[in-house]
Amino acid sequence: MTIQWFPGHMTKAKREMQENLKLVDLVIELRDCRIPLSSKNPMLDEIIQTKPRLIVLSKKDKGEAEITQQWIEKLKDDTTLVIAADLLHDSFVPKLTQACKEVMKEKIERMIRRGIRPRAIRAMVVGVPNVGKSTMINRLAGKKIAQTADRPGVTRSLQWVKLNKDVELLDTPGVLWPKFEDPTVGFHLALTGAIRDEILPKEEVVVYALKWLSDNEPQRLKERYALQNLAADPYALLTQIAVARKHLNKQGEADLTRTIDMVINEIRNDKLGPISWERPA
Ligand SMILES: Nc1nc2c(ncn2[C@@H]2O[C@H](COP(=O)(O)OP(=O)(O)OP(=O)(O)O)[C@@H](O)[C@H]2O)c(=O)[nH]1
Repeated sequence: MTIQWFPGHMTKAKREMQENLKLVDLVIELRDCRIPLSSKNPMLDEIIQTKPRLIVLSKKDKGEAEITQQWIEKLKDDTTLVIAADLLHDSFVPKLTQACKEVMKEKIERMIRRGIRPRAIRAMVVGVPNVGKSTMINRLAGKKIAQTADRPGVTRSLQWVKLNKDVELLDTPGVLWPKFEDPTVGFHLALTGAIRDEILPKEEVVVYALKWLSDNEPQRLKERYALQNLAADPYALLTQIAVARKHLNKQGEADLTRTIDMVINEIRNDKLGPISWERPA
């Protein structure tokens, strides 16, 4: 499997992000709640270093509530707070404001002790493509403003989205590519629609998904495709699904290409229910 990671592109994105980081007190890192490990950029820690961080697990509506809650507990530490949100529907200004203040609590108290009146907390949103950065900024701004930062040659003056007197967000999110030398990371990104279909063979993605579902959520597969038993071999299982859905060619043989497309679309559109592909150990 050959996957490009565009090192040149990353260097530029990293440099721009480092410039913007100087302007903010806090980083809001978005990760997909279904794949909080695979949707983490491995360079981010190095880039933001000790800057306080709030992790927002996005697409809460598409993940399993219990697992997301477990991730919230698992990922938080002394300097990092974690919250989850359905960025399309939740009205999360109060929750986000509260979380930002909580992360910055010590610094704010220190300023007050020194007699400095704290100004609004300035934050920037960062995350891998498709994780919900623009959606979040646009919802918080109440209008469409966020553009992705990865377009070459687009230089804009920076603007701040004022949430309230306590928090302001930089209107330009920081985009960092996921790194997927580990094939599982690539499969997770593909199953959640985070990378284009051309990047990984759909067949490999579906084989991975069927094996994972057979091991972890067999009942969902049985119910969705009206199967009594699940074949152990993923291709035999695909054939079972093809037959159940009457995906047959003129010779009456299973049309696996059609079935592969159907399964991947059904997974992405939550037809098998919300699925958290990564679960805390
Ligand atoms: N169901 C659901 N969909 C979401 C949520 N947040 C974002 N989306 C959808 O995810 C897709 C990607 O969202 P964007 O806001 O464009 O993501 P981005 O991180 O700005 O992506 P890039 O511009 O590629 O960097 C869009 O179709 C959104 O509608 C969420 O919380 N729940």
